[in-house]
Amino acid sequence: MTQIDIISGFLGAGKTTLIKKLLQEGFPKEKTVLIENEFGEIGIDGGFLKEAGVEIKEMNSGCICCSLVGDFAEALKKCAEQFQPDRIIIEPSGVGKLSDVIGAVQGVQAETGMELHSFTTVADATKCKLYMKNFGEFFNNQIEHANTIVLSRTQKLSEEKLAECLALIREKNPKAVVITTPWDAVSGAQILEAMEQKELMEQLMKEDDCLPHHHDHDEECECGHHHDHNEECECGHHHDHDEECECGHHHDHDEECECGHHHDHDEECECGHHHDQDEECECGHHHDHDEECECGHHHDHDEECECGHHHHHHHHHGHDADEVFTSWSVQTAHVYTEDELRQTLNQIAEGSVTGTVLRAKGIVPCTDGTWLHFDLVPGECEIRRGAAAVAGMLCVIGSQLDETQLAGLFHVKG
Ligand SMILES: Nc1nc2c(ncn2[C@@H]2O[C@H](COP(=O)(O)OP(=O)(O)OP(=O)(O)O)[C@@H](O)[C@H]2O)c(=O)[nH]1
Repeated sequence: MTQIDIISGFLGAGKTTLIKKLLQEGFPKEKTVLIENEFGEIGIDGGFLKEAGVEIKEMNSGCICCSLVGDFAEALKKCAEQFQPDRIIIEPSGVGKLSDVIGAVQGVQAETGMELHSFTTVADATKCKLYMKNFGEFFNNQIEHANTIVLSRTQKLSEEKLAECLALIREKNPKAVVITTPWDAVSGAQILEAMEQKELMEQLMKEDDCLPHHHDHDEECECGHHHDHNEECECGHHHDHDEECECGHHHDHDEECECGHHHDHDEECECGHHHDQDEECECGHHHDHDEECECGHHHDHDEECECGHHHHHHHHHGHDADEVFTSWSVQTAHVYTEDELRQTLNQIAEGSVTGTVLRAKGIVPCTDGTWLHFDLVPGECEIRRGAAAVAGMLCVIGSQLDETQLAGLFHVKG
């Protein structure tokens, strides 16, 4: 039976890099098809993976869980018939909600005879806090619904900062297996094993660190330790009986639900989240206390949200990616010097353009006859020499972008 793995993650997290690693070191002998759903209209990653001999199906004219849902089922079926793969990897757009993608796959599982095998989220450890704060509706959803979370760029963080990031992740998802080792130090096979052996990993984590443990002030913890309410725990943390622990969990002296979330004493929704009766939930959704739509989500029936967007009743919770993010994708005939391109990217990476640039990537011709491939996330950019593309192309994704300014910076005419 073909198995389906979803590899999600925010813009520039490292999804494609992880997929490459898994293909080379995790399941090199399996027949794999990759379905990519990019937010920008131009598929730029495809080329790299085609070199690795993988069949790629790009679905870039919408979102697989919304406008492409019918096409998505069709694409899955076609893949199965045409290639009879062992595995289909789905790489949703960086601003896709993992819960929606899981829902879309589950919806077509029966008719395609495939099995949803794992749902992994790649998260940039250096930007967790920033993304949770500014783009939590999308970022948190990807964290909350993953069964494995692979942190990227952990080699750039101090032990303290990594612990801080882990705590933020644990607060959103206490159950997932979280991989914190820099990718150079682990093989794709090890990552795959973690993605597939959740129970074993959970067991190991219980033995090894205190993060997933609940510390009541008077009971034996399920980890087998006793945590008094006034002493330093042997894990090195102090666990007061009424505060948020620095591990990101709230350790109340009264209760913790077995789902791992903390629920205030008034209500619990069947979806497993806690919803105060009138607030925006920290999951980014707004949950009114009166109705629930048959899709299982709650939707206000016709109001303008405070954020200024109108949320239609028929639609799934919160915002669509295209209400929050914009993408500017162009083909260009401009031939760049490496210095010129670096200068443009540095200006963008340092935030000196209008709006927020979250991601830029492209393949453009260079004056020396080679081709330049570039990748940019906030604060970081990389230029490599690589294969020629059929045309120069570039894509910038962010919010409130000034396209005229971007066109000027990239020397794109018209
Ligand atoms: N140093 C370092 N760089 C990384 C790591 N993971 C990803 N990168 C770099 O980050 C950039 C983005 O990586 P991708 O794998 O393309 O990210 P993505 O999640 O597929 O990005 P989208 O195209 O936005 O969906 C590339 O330049 C990678 O080389 C990591 O763990 N360490």
